[in-house]
Amino acid sequence: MTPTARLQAAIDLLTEVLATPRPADAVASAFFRARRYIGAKDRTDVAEKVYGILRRWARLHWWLNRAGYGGANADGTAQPAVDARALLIADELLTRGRSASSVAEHFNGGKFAPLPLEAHERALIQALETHTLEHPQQPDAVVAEVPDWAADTLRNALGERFVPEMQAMLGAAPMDLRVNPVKGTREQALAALAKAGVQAEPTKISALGIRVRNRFPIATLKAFQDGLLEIQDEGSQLVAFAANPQPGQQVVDFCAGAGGKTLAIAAMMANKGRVIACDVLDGRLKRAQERFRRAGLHNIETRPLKSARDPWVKRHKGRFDRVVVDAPCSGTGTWRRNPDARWRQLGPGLSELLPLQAEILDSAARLVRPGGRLVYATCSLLPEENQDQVTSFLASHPDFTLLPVTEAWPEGMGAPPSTNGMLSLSPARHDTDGFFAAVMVRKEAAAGAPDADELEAEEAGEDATET
Ligand SMILES: C[S@@+](CC[C@H](N)C(=O)[O-])C[C@H]1O[C@@H](n2cnc3c(N)ncnc32)[C@H](O)[C@@H]1O
Repeated sequence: MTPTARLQAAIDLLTEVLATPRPADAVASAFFRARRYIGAKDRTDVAEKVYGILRRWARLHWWLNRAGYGGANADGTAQPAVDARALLIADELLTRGRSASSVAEHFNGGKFAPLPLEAHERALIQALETHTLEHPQQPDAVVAEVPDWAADTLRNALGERFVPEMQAMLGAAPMDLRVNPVKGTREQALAALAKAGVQAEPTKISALGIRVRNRFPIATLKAFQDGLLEIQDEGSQLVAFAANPQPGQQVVDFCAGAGGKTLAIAAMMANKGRVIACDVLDGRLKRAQERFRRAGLHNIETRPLKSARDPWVKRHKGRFDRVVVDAPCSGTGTWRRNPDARWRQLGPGLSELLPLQAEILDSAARLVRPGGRLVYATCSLLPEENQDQVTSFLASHPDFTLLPVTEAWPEGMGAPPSTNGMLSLSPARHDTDGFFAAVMVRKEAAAGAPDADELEAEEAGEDATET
């Protein structure tokens, strides 16, 4: 492809991303699947242009607004809309340091080339041609690429670390792998990777993690196909360590989704005992089963739930040694992987998520046996979804106490970074996705004392003996 054709392909892809209410990576996969004629190098270049724009979104919009895009003129008429062409023009000039004439010459209307420039686009090129992406007047949330809905809470929570933490979120996430101990050791996995030409090293916190340093299609490796390796961010791997399930135990992964945590938990149990993978999306659980098979794990059952309060929960209350709640959340910790998630909220917002998280935690807690552990985790950096949920859960559930994550951790598996007894990871401090986990223990019941459910049922006039 010529540079001009690549530019047009990037305009086409970005236009689709902006018009499609699906995550950018899903739109990009479908885009390239439908254009198999685009070779690997061209594909990388086109994707990098588009992902770069998603990572520089707030700063590019700041410049475009300043240059008279996306608002209203003094006489009330609408300014030109910010579209894929305007974003690419701005990015080529401000980030890639292209000259005005070299940008303009791509827009020549030729075969596979962008259509000729409109008058307002020529004015845009003129307005931006001597500038670079950063400007001293940009507010900190623009510099840090943080959307309004998350800026205040993150600024309050992070204080002086707000801008550096958020800037650490701007790079691409590394590729991490988790070794499946049912299939082999980390040393064996590293040897298999080295043999295949993959540059890899052990991760710093997860004793089962491997960080890949060069681009490589990991899914083509025999070690991956044989189930020795799974793709999983180091932060996400640590949830299983926090749960520290033992072989032979009864465990529930309440929000199992695609099964990432389930796999790690079941493997730590060495295929002994039982993990029940629950989710309200049956399709996700069905897809996860293929991963369970590849990993050689036979101790997993799936259980679709109608809602957090599915009657199955009540029927199985007090039966499990470990209950893991990897709650639906804002995903603010995964912005490195999904840069568009900041700007295009495709799932529920915080006002829906916060009560849902509390409800899921409250319901799932019923499954924990006295002496058993409840693990609450999110891939969020927002205290409302993390520490605040744990604090309010503990306040309303006096039969649970916080177990410091350092005490919950398996022996011989290193030490987790701990903040007030909880695991709280961020890209700037740990070079992982933003991740949170807290472990709570259900107190052993005093002999003869009614449990919380029995009291609740008594109040509601129900028969609390139903199982
Ligand atoms: C963060 S994702 C889980 C990711 C998964 N644990 C993994 O590691 O691949 C949250 C999951 O919670 C599920 N969920 C949403 N509402 C739920 C509810 N009321 N009860 C159980 N699961 C729920 C979603 O379908 C989603 O799969």
